[in-house]
Amino acid sequence: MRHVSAGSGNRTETMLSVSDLSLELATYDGTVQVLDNINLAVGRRETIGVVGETGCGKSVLAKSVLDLLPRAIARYRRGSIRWKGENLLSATRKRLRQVRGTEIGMVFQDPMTFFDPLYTAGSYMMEAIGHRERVKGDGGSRARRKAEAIDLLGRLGLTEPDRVFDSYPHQLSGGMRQRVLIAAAIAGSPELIIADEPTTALDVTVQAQILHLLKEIVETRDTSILLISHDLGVIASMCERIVVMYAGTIVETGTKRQLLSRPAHPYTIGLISAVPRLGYPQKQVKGIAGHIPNLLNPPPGCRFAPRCHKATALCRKVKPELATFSGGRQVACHHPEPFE
Ligand SMILES: Nc1ncnc2c1ncn2[C@@H]1O[C@H](COP(=O)(O)OP(=O)(O)OP(=O)(O)O)[C@@H](O)[C@H]1O
Ligand code: NI
Repeated sequence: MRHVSAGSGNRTETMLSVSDLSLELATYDGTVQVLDNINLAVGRRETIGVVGETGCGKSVLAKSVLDLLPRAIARYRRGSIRWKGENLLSATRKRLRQVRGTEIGMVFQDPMTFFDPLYTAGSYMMEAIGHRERVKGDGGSRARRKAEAIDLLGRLGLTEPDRVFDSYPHQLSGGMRQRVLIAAAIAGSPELIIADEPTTALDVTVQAQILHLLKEIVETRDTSILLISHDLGVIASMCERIVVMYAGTIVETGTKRQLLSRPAHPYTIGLISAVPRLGYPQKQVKGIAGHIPNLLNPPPGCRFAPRCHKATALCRKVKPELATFSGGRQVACHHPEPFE
C-alpha cells in the first residue's frame, strides 16, 4: 500500500518524517503494543498537531524520536524516523545528543524528568544558549547570554525572571518549571520543537501567551513544531494540519478545515463534539463513552470498535488501513462519515 504521511506533502521541505513506526514496551504485565504503524511528516516552518486522549501514545511517540524512552522497556522498534533524511532509529547515542537541543528541542510533559535538582533554571538556559552559540558561531559574553535568558523568561510570562533565573527546580511551581523548559528549548534555536502538552499545566491566560510566543517563533525563525496535546482546542488554534491518534494508531489526518468541518472518523467526531466551542453541529454525540483499550491485548480489528456506535462485525475483525483521499485527508475506518 502507498503510504502518504500526514504533514507537509509536497508543499515544503520535509524536516521530520516518521514512517511505519511501531513500538512495543516491555512492562511488568507483559508487552504493550503502544505505537502501531505511525506515519507522519513535519515540513519546514510547519506546526503540526497530534491529538488524542490520555494513554493513546502521544508522549511515547514524542520520546521515541530522540530515543528517550528507557532502553530496558522500549522494544521492537520497527519503521523509520528520518530527520532531514538521516534515520534516527539507527543513530548513535552521541549523534542523538548532538541533534537534541540545537536541531530538535524537546518540551517534556513532565518537566521534573528533565531537571536535575542541583542546577538552577538559569544554568539550563545558559547551557542551551551556549550550546547554540558553539554550533552557530554567534558567541557573546556571559552577560549577554544572561540578558537573553532573562528576556526570554519574561516573554514567557514569568513576572520575576531574575529570580526564576537563580532558582532551583524545587523552588518553582509546576507551571513555572514548564515555562523554563519551554524557554530552554526555544533558547537553543532548534529547527524543530517537539512540544508535549506544553501548556496543559498552565492557566488559560498564560497558555494563550505561550501559544502566541510559539507562533511568533515559527514566523520569525526557521522553526517547525510538533505539538502534542489532548486538547483539540489548543491544537486547532495552532495547527494547519492535525493528526488524530487513538490507542497507538492514527485514525484520521487532514487540514484543520477538513477535520473540524467534515470529520470522517467516529472518534474524531467524538473528540470535536466534546469541545463545544469548536461548534460542530452534531447533536447526538457528546464526547465518547468508555475508555481506551488495554494495549496489552488490543482488539484484533479496529482499536476503536469497542467504543464505536457504528462498529460492525467487519470492524471487530479486520483492522482498517489508513487510506488517503483527495485533498490529502487520511482516514482509517470501515464506515467513515461522508466527507468529500
Ligand atoms: N515507562 C513506561 N512503562 C510502561 N508503560 C508505559 C511507559 N510509558 C508509557 N507507557 C504506556 O504507554 C501507553 C501510552 O502512554 P503515553 O504516555 O504515550 O500516553 P499519552 O497519549 O501521552 O497520554 P497523556 O495524555 O496522559 O499524556 C500507556 O498505555 C502507558 O501506560
Ligand atoms: Ni503524554
